Amino acid sequence: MAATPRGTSPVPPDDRPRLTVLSGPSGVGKSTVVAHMRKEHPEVWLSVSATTRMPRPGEQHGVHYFFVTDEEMDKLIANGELLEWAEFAGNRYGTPRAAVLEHLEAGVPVLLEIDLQGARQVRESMAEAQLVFLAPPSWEELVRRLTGRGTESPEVIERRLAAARTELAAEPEFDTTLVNTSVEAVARELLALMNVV
Ligand SMILES: Nc1ncnc2c1ncn2[C@@H]1O[C@H](COP(=O)(O)OP(=O)(O)OP(=O)(O)O)[C@@H](O)[C@H]1O
Ligand SMILES: Nc1nc2c(ncn2[C@@H]2O[C@H](COP(=O)(O)O)[C@@H](O)[C@H]2O)c(=O)[nH]1
Repeated sequence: MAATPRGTSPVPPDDRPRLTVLSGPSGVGKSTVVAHMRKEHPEVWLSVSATTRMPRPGEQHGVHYFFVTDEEMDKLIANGELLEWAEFAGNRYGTPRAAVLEHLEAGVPVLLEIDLQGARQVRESMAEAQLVFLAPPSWEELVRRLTGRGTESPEVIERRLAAARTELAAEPEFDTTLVNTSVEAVARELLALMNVV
């Protein structure tokens, strides 16, 4: 499915890359799409978030997340080191501010993969950011993907699905919606939105 542009965020006056935010319900396929996209276009810089969540098998500190304690997260927040942060399904997540600003200044296309609450905060602080919503082909498919991933307990899956209902209802707040039917197609559309291809 083609991208649905709404064009509500202002475009920067020159051809500097815009900050792009990718959001969507847990399990819709954000990480899968981004990994696919960056395999061929490693020049897209993906922000590494801080989180209080425990690492899943195979996740590496500094690569997938900066895994921090509650106390460390408290400090990052208190020191204003996060561009945005949110509590999601029982854990806290936040985007380190300095690295994002440095990459944007250097003209590098920057991507954040964050939840709805974080996307709203970025919209407030950086009006030129483009907000992209990744939607599932159907509710049933979302449940299948989240459950099929096998990384969360049934209780956590329930919490994430409850959040998903709120996130799906907020889709009109985003500049563009992409439906994740095909990872390859969505990756291509995202690259085009970021002016990378
Ligand atoms: N287009 C697709 N078709 C079928 N399965 C997909 C598709 N995209 C992703 N998946 C599968 O869906 C599951 C969830 O994907 P992924 O972990 O990328 O989601 P996510 O949105 O990053 O989730 P979270 O927000 O919880 O981190 C994975 O098992 C992945 O392989
Ligand atoms: N507001 C933020 N949300 C973030 C950030 N990093 C990740 N996320 C989102 O959290 C949920 C759960 O992620 P998971 O890795 O535990 O499955 C998902 O929607 C992520 O996009 C962040 O820095 N800020």
